[in-house]
Amino acid sequence: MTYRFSDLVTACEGDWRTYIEHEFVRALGEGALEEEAFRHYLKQDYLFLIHFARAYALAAYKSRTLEDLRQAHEGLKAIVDLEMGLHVDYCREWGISEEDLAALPEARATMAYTRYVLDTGNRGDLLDLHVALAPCLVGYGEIANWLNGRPETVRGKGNPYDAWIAMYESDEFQAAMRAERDWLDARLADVTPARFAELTQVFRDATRLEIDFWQMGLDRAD
Ligand SMILES: Cc1ncc(C[n+]2csc(CCO)c2C)c(N)n1
Repeated sequence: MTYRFSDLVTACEGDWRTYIEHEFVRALGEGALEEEAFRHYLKQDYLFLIHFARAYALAAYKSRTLEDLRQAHEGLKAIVDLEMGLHVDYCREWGISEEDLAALPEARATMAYTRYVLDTGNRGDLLDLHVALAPCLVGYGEIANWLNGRPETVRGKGNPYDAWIAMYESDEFQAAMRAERDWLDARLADVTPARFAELTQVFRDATRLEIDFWQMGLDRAD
């Protein structure tokens, strides 16, 4: 028996669909999401991204090969040098200043998710860490594709969240998502059933924490 990334999704199908098709996602696609819910999400996502960069640094530390070390380094550079800047610019367009971001209190859902990922990587190996990151890396690409396949989704000027969808449907992002899936397919191919069961638990936990992150936005929870 060899495993692949899609087996993780199949093992957690209910939670995965709840994450991908969450009410926050549907409303965003329809252009009907409350703006304050989106702002709350964007602000917490700034904190999320900072911890996500730390997870790439942990991936570097956990690497056994130069290839894995380079991959982690590229991820860390992309987020610190590029994506954080883009996120700050995007927040400004939504009326959130850099000072607002610097002073943000961290919501419990942000704390739970990010620290779970870091703890999973600390406790386990590079594969555990990548599986904990997979709902984030693969999920957002799948969300953009799911939204584009829905007749209710509004694209273009009629949807204030159009740029958000555009970012995750982009060729660049979709290629990064495929690269992550390929990496996971290669590493999962030779795990034992007992190891696969452990990794399924990690994947399910991280997927459920993504669900909580959407819900935090909807509820403006702190
Ligand atoms: C809660 C939450 N989950 C996933 C993402 C998506 N995401 C964050 S970093 C990254 C990879 C960039 O190198 C991706 C796809 C998000 N923004 N917020």
